[in-house]
Amino acid sequence: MSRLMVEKIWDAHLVRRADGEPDLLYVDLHLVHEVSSPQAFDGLRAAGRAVRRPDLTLAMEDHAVPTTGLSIVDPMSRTQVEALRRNCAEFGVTLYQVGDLEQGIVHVVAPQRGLTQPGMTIVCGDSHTSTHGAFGTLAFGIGTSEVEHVLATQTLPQRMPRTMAVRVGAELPTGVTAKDLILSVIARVGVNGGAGHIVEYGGSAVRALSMEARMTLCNMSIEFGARAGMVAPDDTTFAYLEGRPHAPTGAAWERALDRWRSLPGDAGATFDRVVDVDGAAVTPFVTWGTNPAQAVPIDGRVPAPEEFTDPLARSAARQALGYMDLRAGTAMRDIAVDTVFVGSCTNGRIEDLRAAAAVLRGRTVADGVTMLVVPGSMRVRAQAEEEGLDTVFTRAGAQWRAAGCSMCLGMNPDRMPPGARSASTSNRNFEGRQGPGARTHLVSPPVAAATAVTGRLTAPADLP
Ligand SMILES: CC(C)[C@H](C(=O)O)[C@@H](O)C(=O)O
Ligand code: SF4
Repeated sequence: MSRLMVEKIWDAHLVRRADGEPDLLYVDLHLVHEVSSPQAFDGLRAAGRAVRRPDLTLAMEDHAVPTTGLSIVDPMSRTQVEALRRNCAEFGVTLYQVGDLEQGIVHVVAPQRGLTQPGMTIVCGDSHTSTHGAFGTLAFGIGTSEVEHVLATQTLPQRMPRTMAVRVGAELPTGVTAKDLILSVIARVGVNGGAGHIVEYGGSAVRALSMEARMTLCNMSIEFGARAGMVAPDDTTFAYLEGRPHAPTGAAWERALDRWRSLPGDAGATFDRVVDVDGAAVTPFVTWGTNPAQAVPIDGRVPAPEEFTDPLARSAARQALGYMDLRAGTAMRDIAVDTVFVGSCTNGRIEDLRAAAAVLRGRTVADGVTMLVVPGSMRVRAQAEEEGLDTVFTRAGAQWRAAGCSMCLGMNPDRMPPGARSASTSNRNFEGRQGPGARTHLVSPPVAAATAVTGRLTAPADLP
């Protein structure tokens, strides 16, 4: 029978199947961070259990850590990070701590180290685990009680979601990024457009994307409700992986390649739903509202609530305009920001920093604008410094920080004050996401950099 890629991976990880019950799947890699793990370890301790496979478990400090130094002042953050340190020591789990060269956002570190490989199952108590799907990996976020289950058994009960294909034909125009593509897809299908589905991205425009861009795409699958996002592995995937610290070598590499080449879905295997996108028609996209689907091309204007026929969308738009303090009909390019954030597991990889630096080189950040550039991992930071990108940023007047989730969410000192407005390369523009009362416009790294230069939402092509 012809199978989709996700079905092949699912079948290969099946531990137990029984009528009327979810399947029990084996987990190849379990990533852990300070926010969603404390109760899971507590549960384990209370039950007198060990971590079943500490060698397949990797922990990271990312959400709560400061990006300006080692000491954690906020008591809540400190408690979370100290609990993780104690738990990892007690249960024998490797932990990358703030200050280590290996530390960073889990979804940036694992791919970069070659830990994320095609055909694997990866879980983490974090919704953006979908990022790893870029490698042809079945990767999804789980809740804290599931974290405990995986710690104890290295397995997870799961029901097979429905399947959805997002096929992007042609190629993205020059200067248009995977971030623009995914924002345009979410705007089209809506925040629940992928609910209950595992999405596979394909088509010529996706095949042409780098691994980093594919990660950006898969990262935001969760923002339209999908359980996971995937891209079939190909030569781009293999070239990215080859030589990374955890990638197989020698004969094992050849065997892995054979296995990985058999992963893409069979001809004749069908998806429950297919969305076709014309890659050539995608333009830089920016959000105006408080969910990622409330987005328009940067050439567009803030819509009026009356433009939405669906009553729920209309009231959501009205509420969003209020929170965002925007007037319908305002050109997106006329929206002034005071903060620019380049970073996060969506856009904190080396290519993202290069793209932002390319726009900023020889230019300066506008007066009154604070720009933070936060590498997704300490290795990304080191590489950027080797390439001199840090100098481009600091000369332009931006702040060059250490790795972490930072301003992607208000769980650490990188918080915006109430009423402040950002252009942000992160993935969520929810009310209060970057600090209580703070307003977020989601953008790509090049748009973030161009916006920093003018102080208004700007595409690089607009700059003189
Ligand atoms: C804190 C964590 C559980 C959360 C998530 O699940 O995604 C965070 O990473 C986020 O991006 O909102
Ligand atoms: S960078 Fe943002 S989206 Fe990614 S894991 Fe951290 S908080 Fe979540």
